[in-house]
Amino acid sequence: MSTPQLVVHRDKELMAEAAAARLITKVVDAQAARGSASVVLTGGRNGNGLLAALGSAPARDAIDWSRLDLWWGDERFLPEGDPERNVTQARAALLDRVPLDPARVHAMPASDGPYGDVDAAAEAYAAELAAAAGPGDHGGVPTFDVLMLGVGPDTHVASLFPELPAVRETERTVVGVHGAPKPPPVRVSLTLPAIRAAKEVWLLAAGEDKAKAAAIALSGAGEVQAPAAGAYGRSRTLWLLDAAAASELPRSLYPPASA
Ligand SMILES: O=C1O[C@H](COP(=O)(O)O)[C@@H](O)[C@H](O)[C@H]1O
Repeated sequence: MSTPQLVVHRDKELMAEAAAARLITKVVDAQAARGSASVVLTGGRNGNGLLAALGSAPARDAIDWSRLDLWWGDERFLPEGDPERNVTQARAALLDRVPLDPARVHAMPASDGPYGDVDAAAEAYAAELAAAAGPGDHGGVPTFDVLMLGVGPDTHVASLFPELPAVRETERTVVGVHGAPKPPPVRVSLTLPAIRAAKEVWLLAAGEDKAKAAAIALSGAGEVQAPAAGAYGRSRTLWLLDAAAASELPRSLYPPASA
């Protein structure tokens, strides 16, 4: 487990631009070292903001887009192309405008796909992850260089909501989620064990409505009550916040440079 590090930016636009710049560096370094990079995308406003900023970043084409594997932390279980699907939003924000290898874009299954229900869809995604994992990888998933998570106002990350069974999962890497309090109620999500297999986990929180969630998750809450508290990476856990989302953090947590 890595101790969370915090970076607080002036506002959500700057946070998205800085996170995009940080992601470019990570991906370029991983591609230089291993030939490819693997990134897990998040849905939500902050995740899509980061993708849009990445699209406008001057250095965006330092990334070799054809050698980038993209996975998702969660998905709303809706028909292909539904505007509420995380992959649809990611395509609109950036993915349709960069030369990705379609075989490396690992979208989670849609509700009108080949799987009968969300649990079968989750199993299929777990199998896809397991097939991509090599002998040196951890926990039945490939090595994710960076796994990003938008933090919900209720402290949810991916589709792991407080107190629901999915956040208690200790064996499976992907689960079907039923009864999510945020629509739509049926979703597919990576579990905490899969998230914790990532090298780096970045939690994105911008906006006043994230302030309580950040304060709770970073103040020692349990992961069942505050799923964001259970999201950490093997070598790094980074909270990327804007000033509004950081406004309720205990002073002791506030990064020295921002104090
Ligand atoms: O529903 C979801 O919400 C969270 C957070 O979204 P936000 O709009 O409040 O930032 C997101 O992380 C998750 O991927 C998504 O499915």
